[in-house]
Amino acid sequence: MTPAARVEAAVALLDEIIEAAAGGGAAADTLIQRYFKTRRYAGSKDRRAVRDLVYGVIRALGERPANGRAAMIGYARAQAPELLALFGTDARGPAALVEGEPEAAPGSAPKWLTAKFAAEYADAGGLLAALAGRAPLDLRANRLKTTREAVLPQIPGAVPTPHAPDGIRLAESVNVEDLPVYNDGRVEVQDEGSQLIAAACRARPGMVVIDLCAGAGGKTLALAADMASSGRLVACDTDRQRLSRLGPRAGRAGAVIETRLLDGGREEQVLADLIGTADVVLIDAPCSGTGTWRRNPEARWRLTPQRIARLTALQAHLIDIGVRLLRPGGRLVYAVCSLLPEEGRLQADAAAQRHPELIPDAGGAQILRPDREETDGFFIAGYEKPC
Ligand SMILES: C[S@@+](CC[C@H](N)C(=O)[O-])C[C@H]1O[C@@H](n2cnc3c(N)ncnc32)[C@H](O)[C@@H]1O
Repeated sequence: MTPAARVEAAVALLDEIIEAAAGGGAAADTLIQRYFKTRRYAGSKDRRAVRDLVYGVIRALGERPANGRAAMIGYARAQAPELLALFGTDARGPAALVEGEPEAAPGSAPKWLTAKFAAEYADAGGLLAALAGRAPLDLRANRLKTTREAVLPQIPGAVPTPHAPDGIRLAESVNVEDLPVYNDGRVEVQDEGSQLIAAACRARPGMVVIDLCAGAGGKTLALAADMASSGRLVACDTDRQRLSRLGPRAGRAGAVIETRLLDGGREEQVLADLIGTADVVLIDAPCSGTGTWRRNPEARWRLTPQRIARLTALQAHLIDIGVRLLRPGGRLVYAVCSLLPEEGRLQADAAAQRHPELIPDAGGAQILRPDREETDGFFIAGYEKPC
C-alpha cells in the first residue's frame, strides 16, 4: 500500500469505529481485525502502520469526531502535518483537502468527562494525558508453577514491575504468544494494577474465597496462586461466555476453581448456600472503564451519563450481595477500573452508610493512576466484617 492508501484505509476504519462508538457496536480492535480479513492485499507492515495510525488518531481526539476524515485531518494538523501533504496525491488515497472542511479538535477526553476529572483531581491534566497514552504489557508469574525470579531471565528485556511482587513488565518488542513461559502457564498477562487488586484480597490457603464478578478469571487465577490450591475458590459471573473461558485458563495455570453462572438481578438464588460463609469476597465490579482508556481509547467516545448511572446502581447491588456472603471476620474488596468518583469514592461512601458495621482498611481506599503507579486507573476499597 502507498502511504496515501494507508491514510485512506485508516479513515475508512475510523468511520467504522466512530459509528460503532455512537451505536454500541464492536470494539476498535475487532473492527480492525475484520477489516483486514477481507483485504488480503495488505501486508503485515501495512496492517501495523494502519493500526498504529488509527490508534494515534483516536488517542489524540477527546470528543467523538463527526467522521473518519474529520478525525484524520484534525490529528494530522495537530500532530502529523506530513500526512496532510498526502491528501489528493494518489487515486487510492484521501481526496484533496477542501478549504474550511470540518476537522476534529485535539483533546484528552470528552468535555463532560474532563469536567468530572477536573472536579475530583487537582492534577487532572496530567492524569488525563497519561490515560490517553499507551499501556505497557505486564505479566504475572504464576506462583502455582514458578517464581518471578525463575522466569525473568527467560523473557528478553523483561523487568520486575515496581509494586506487585509477581509482576513482570515486557519490553515492547516482545510478542507474549511467542514465549514458552506463557504457553505453558508459568506467566499470565495481567496489568500490575489488577495484580494489586488480587493482593488486596489477602486470600490464603484453606480459605473460602468468592470472586463475584470473575469474568474470564484474570483475578481469580491470581487469587488461586495466593491460595496455593488449598481451600475453596468460587468464580461467578452473569456472562456465560466469559466464565466459560476460565476453565481452560485454570487448567493451563494448574488452578482448581468452581464456577457459578449467575442470573442478573437474582444472583443470590445460585449463591444461597454460600451466604455467611466467605473469608474473602472480591467484587471487581462492572464499570465505565475510564481507568483503562490507555488500552481502549475509543471507550472515551462511548460513555454516556445514563450508562454511568446504570453501572453505579449495579455496583451498589453487588456490594450488598458481597456483604451478605461474608462470614463474621471476613474481608470484602470492592474494585473498579475507573477513576470517576461516582464509581469509587462516592460508591464507597454510600456503602459505608448502608453497612455501618463494615470496618474500612486503616489506610483508606487506594487509587492507582497511570501517571503515578504506571498501572491502569483503579479504585480499590477493602473492608472487614466484624466478628
Ligand atoms: C470488570 S469485569 C471483571 C473482570 C475480571 N474480574 C478479570 O479480572 O478479568 C466485570 C464483570 O462483571 C460481570 N457482571 C455484570 N453484572 C454482574 C452481576 N449482576 N453479577 C455478577 N457479575 C456481573 C460482567 O459480566 C463482567 O465480566
